[in-house]
Amino acid sequence: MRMSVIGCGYLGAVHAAAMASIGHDVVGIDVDATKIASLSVGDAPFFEPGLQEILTEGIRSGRLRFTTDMAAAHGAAVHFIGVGTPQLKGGDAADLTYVDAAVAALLPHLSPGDLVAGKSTVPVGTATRLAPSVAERGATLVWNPEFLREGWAVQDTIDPDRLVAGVPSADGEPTEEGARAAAILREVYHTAVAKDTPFLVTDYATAELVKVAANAFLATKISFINAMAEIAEVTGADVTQLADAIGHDARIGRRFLGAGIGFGGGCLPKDIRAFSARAEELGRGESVGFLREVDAINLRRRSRAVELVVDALGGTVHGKKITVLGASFKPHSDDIRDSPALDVAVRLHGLGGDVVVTDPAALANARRAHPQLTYVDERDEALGDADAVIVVTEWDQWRRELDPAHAATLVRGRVVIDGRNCLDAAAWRAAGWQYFGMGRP
Ligand SMILES: NC(=O)C1=CN([C@@H]2O[C@H](COP(=O)(O)OP(=O)(O)OC[C@H]3O[C@@H](n4cnc5c(N)ncnc54)[C@H](O)[C@@H]3O)[C@@H](O)[C@H]2O)C=CC1
Ligand SMILES: O=C(O)[C@H]1O[C@H](OP(=O)(O)OP(=O)(O)OC[C@H]2O[C@@H](n3ccc(=O)[nH]c3=O)[C@H](O)[C@@H]2O)[C@H](O)[C@@H](O)[C@@H]1O
Repeated sequence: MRMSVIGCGYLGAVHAAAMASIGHDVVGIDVDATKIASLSVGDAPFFEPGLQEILTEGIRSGRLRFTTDMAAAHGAAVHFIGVGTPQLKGGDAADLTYVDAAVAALLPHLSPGDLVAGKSTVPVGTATRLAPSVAERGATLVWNPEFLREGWAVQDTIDPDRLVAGVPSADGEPTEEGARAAAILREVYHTAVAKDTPFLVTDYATAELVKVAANAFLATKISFINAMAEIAEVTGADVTQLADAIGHDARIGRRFLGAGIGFGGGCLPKDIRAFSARAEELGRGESVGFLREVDAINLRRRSRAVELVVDALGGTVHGKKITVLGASFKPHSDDIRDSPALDVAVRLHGLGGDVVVTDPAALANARRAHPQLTYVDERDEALGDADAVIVVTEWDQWRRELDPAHAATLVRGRVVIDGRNCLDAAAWRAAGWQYFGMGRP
């Protein structure tokens, strides 16, 4: 099937290449000429395991191409909207200018019978607002939210846990137009449908809310365990063992109970704030009031990590060398959007620390965003003469591959703050380190 993907960032580039990899004929369209130039020659403009391979194969096969020209969308049967919905500057709501601009630019190139499939995360009510302009062109709007995780984006796109299609509906049932739209989406995702992946057809509002509810729940789960870490810190408990113990309850589950410096990235932080703002617009602010606490708990973890470093160094970091292990917001990504790792690094630098950052993938992005910090590519060089080391992104290069005895030969002070509770505390202590976890004794 011929399709266009409007917006080729972290979501759209993967979506375009993945759709080509399952046999569709795809044109990726973006206003960012630099990004398009890179994608067009098969160079992934960001770090995402597996993307390079499917990008290269898509272009080689002729099924995948990229352009800045929106007219190239003409003739596609399905048009995916994957543009950004960042937090509004100075507010909490989602900035929909990119979505509105992308839809407006696409309209002249739609043909009757086309599908426009929104994938961006939007406030509930957006699809209902956009549908009439799409319908005027004889096309149908659906909302098809995306649940991929960065670092796992290719597999999550090709083999998702579930597919959700918000289609034109009346009295809780798809209209004839809605049923037709759902059938087309089943064809789009034919490989997942063939594997009996749950395919939920619903109305616009439910589809939009499913997405924000999923992210709100994930963020809440993380802040819950971080709240337990705050209690553990004053009771001598071990929050990682607590997470193991409650995680054995199938109703709770161990995943996303990782206490540490908390969540960041281009989505969870903005999505809980946008959800709160939208709920307040709807007069239901109190229904999701707890999300303000989720946000507050999350941000307190970053401050706590900085405090741990300052305390471990006797009350000041002034003139002390601090090696920061990690810059991306999570491993297997070069994304530094609202990265807790970089937030902590910048704060330590602001307190007078001589901060050296290393990361396997995100240094170029970090250097552009925070030129005031020092960046070193090689891990052991970054560790040289450190007075303290803080782990802020749990890359395997230190989580699994850094031997504490070896690290001890490189540093000036054997002080490690484990901002992701990912190190073996006993092993590091046995190697002579002062080990400080976050909610661990
Ligand atoms: N990054 C992720 O893991 C996921 C993101 N999402 C959602 O997907 C949306 C996109 O997120 P990302 O890909 O991370 O953002 P991004 O910022 O990496 O990519 C957005 C792209 O849209 C392009 N763009 C903006 N206006 C445009 C226009 N009028 N026409 C064509 N292209 C335009 C930008 O140049 C940029 O390349 C957001 O709503 C996000 O919440 C949803 C699930 C996963
Ligand atoms: O809407 C989105 O963009 C996506 O947001 C998240 O995916 P992502 O942001 O890529 O990364 P996660 O794996 O969810 O991690 C988010 C943040 O939470 C942190 N985290 C995660 C797990 C945990 O136990 N503790 C914890 O602090 C990570 O370090 C990271 O900073 C959701 O997991 C995806 O389903 C969703 O599609």
